[in-house]
Amino acid sequence: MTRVKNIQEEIHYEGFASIREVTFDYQDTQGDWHHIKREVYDRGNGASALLYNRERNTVLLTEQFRMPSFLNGNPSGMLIEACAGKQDETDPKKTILREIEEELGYKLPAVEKVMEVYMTPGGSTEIIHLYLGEYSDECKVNDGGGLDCEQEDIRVVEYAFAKALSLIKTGEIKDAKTVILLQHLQLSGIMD
Ligand SMILES: Nc1nc2c(ncn2[C@@H]2O[C@H](COP(=O)(O)OP(=O)(O)O[C@H]3O[C@H](CO)[C@@H](O)[C@H](O)[C@@H]3O)[C@@H](O)[C@H]2O)c(=O)[nH]1
Ligand SMILES: [Mg+2]
Repeated sequence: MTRVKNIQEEIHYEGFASIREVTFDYQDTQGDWHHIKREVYDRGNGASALLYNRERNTVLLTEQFRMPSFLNGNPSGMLIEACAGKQDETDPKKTILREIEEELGYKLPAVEKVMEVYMTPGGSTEIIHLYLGEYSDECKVNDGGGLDCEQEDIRVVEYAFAKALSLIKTGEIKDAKTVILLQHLQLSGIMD
């Protein structure tokens, strides 16, 4: 039996993303009902992939300006991130293969799904689908960097895997999906 009823949504803003005010009745674990109001940020879902090369013991990441991080304590606004994109297709695997080509310049034959995560479940609807993919020079098709028409200014950066892990400790990598993927790759033993 559902513990949520009488859901009413009011769109407060609709643009690239939307903000809805959602009111609903919620039954708590004691069985009591409460009338609750929540603001929900919706920019769709996303997909992200960490590319690794076992021979060179490297990973391929991006560096780009992220305004929200600049507004909240990141002096340069630059973030080191795994390749990622907004899910425009229904299949998140299609999204990530396209983003890998646009942002990193590699056409991969396959990626492996590792998990999906809600990044900010208290405020945002977004699920990000996470993948690992193996890259090699043979898969390189362009220089990456993202789409000019979307004003993307993305630098492709290759790090020794150990160096990338050390950047989590120093705080130079602090994007959640990237931390999860790097630690997942370490735990998987693929790079051992
Ligand atoms: N017009 C407009 N464009 C925007 C806005 N916000 C972002 N964009 C543009 O929309 C494009 C989105 O690029 P993607 O590569 O598809 O997405 P992303 O920004 O990398 O997002 C990925 O990472 C995010 C952060 O971890 C994730 O939140 C997201 O789901 C996705 O995985 C970029 O060109 C960006 O400049 C906006 O408010 N207005
Ligand atoms: Mg992106």
